[in-house]
Amino acid sequence: MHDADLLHEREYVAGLYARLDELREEKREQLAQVRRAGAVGTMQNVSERDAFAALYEDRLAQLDAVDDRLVFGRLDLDSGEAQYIGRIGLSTTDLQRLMVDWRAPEAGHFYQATAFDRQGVRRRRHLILQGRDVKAIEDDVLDASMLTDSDSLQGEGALLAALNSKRTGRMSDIVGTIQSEQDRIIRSSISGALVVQGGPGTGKTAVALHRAAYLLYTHRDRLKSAGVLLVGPSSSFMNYIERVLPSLGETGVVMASLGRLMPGIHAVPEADPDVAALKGKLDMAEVVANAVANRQRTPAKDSILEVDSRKLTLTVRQVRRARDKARATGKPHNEARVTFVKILLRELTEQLTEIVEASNIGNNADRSYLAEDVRSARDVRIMLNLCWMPMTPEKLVSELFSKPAILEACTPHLTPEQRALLLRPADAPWTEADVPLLDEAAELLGELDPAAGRGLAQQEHDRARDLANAKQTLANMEAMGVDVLMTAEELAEQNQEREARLTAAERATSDRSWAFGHIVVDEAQELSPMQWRLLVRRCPLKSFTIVGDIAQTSSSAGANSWQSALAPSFGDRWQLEELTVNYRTPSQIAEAAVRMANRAGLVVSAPKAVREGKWAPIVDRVDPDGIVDRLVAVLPDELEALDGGLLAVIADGGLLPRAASALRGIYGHRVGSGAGSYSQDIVVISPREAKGLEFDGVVVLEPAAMLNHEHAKVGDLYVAMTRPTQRLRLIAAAPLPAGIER
Ligand SMILES: Nc1ncnc2c1ncn2[C@@H]1O[C@H](COP(=O)(O)OP(=O)(O)OP(=O)(O)O)[C@@H](O)[C@H]1O
Repeated sequence: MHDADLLHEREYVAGLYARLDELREEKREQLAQVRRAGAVGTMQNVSERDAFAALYEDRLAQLDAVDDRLVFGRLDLDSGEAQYIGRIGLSTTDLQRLMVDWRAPEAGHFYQATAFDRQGVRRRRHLILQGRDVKAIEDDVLDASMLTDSDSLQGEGALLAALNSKRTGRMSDIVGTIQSEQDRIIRSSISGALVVQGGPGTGKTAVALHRAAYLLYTHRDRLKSAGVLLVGPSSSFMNYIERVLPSLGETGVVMASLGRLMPGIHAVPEADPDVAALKGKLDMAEVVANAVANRQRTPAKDSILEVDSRKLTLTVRQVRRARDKARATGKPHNEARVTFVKILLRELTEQLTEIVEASNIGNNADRSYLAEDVRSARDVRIMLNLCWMPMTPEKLVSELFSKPAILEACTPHLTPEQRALLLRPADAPWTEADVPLLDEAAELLGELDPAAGRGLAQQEHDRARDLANAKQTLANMEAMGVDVLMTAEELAEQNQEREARLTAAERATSDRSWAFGHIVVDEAQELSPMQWRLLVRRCPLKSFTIVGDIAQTSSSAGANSWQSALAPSFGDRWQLEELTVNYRTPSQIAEAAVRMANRAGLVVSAPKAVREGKWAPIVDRVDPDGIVDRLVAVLPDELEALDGGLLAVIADGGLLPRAASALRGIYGHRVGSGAGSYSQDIVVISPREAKGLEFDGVVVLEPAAMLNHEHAKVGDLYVAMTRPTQRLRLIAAAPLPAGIER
């Protein structure tokens, strides 16, 4: 490395940080100004200032979030220009560009240019930062004429340095080292459904997150108001990835695990795989529809209803006709009920009017008074509810699974054994497999109070109002002498964006009918057909990024092929891209996992590992009751080899709690579950929980058990074996599954 070059880069990078600090200071000052102005003023101004302050706070948070590795690349172009690539765009006060946002089209060359296809790039330089200082530079010289004798690659490449670094229990971004096959996917078109298939460790999650950031940057107009939803398999996975988008300068993505897709419901995993499989099937949509129809009943015989001590008759025929008319409106159950009730109330009022007029010959009865009598009569209310009960999704689904008679009536296609699987107490907690059924029910039931339904027109109206408010805010702030340094349009635009972003996030948790502009689904192979149905409802444009690995499916309701998983929702309108390089697992370990999977009959895509790794998988054979003892015995060695890295013990069934309690007895609070954290460097988890996560070292307990139990999927052991970035150890009492050892 040339000292002069390094010195130059240090100076330049120091200048970038100085500019970042300046911008921060500017925002801080604006915020202080707004707050000072807040000491006086009317109520309306106070709320305007709050909105303003929140806007500056957001900007500040964004500028803070990009501090770490602010800049990571430089391109030297044929034009002689040098272009720095970083997390955000930066310019001087007189608008000279200092750094290009990695998502800008011209930054694409940083990831795509090769010696064969230079794209106008003579040299690509990686800047490796430590804190705010440039620790090293690494050049790819693409134009041979730039090579000099002293040019050579020094030190570890930026990519290998990133891959060899210790895991922290939280995923970090890869923006400085995105590889060209990944970049192509990140930058591909927003329209339609894009499926990204790739073996373990190929960067699918990383690509999905960077794509979300890229789409928000590139299609801000389209996405700012609708928002982007990112769906992952579990809350521990969501914790694992939660820091990546903010570090890319994006906070506008709504993240939800599969159990959190229905507002107000916090679902637990479905414990029984057979139940999950049954509830995930598409014919459950029919079952929910049956359950709704089941609440639109016709009485067996005509009924006598007492209204004001007069007797009215409600005939079966009347109920049936009103029901048919209400159904013909095509509205959801609760909204169509309005029609049903209106028809019958009118007919009953007519009947009552006739009776009253017959007994008061010559006098016209007061109709409005009679209508109220009918409406409020107890008999009438009970009867109307019996025939067409207003329903919440929770009540409908809860009764469907807790009342044997309803379940039987709604599931003519199921066997008694299958029904027995579905039956559960009314107070059982909601499970992830229930969520799509609740959503289906909500769709068919509609708003309980139809007036509360806010249509698209209302949303548009609200947005226009917010925009006008933002403009007014600006005018008022300026009138108060606050120096806002923005045009009215810019401010209005940004306030609206912030509003919209908050709205999208808030709506996602409070309004089921919110339509997102794009949805990114990770570990998508786990989704059941019913879960797909729900997600497509959340994005009617069907603009999706779907990432996963069919070979890693472990859910009994999950997919065996993308074709079969996607056909019901997308037909053949989806495009497949593949990732082919494994960045996580060293080849010695990855190859053992692939051999095992192949010998067990699982077809896996076997990506090429970029590193060989220091250690081959280690196998310990023990007596049947010696597994946990051996784990305890070898753990100090493992921890020492990992030198402060993160270790996962992956086990299934009864071994899991035994291992956890043995290790807690020795290591106390260092032992955690889920993704792990800075304070917990040992985690004990099941293969399902390990999905999508990674650790420096992994110890798998009794690998054969992950293949042999009733609901085992080869994918489980395959997932477990492909989690480590450095070391894999297997402790086995039963014979080792074929292929692990050569
Ligand atoms: N271009 C890259 N530069 C640096 N690190 C990378 C790159 N691509 C992937 N990685 C790293 O490789 C590891 C695996 O990535 P990721 O978790 O996205 O893979 P995945 O395909 O989702 O894996 P799995 O299917 O096993 O969950 C992560 O640590 C990620 O940061």
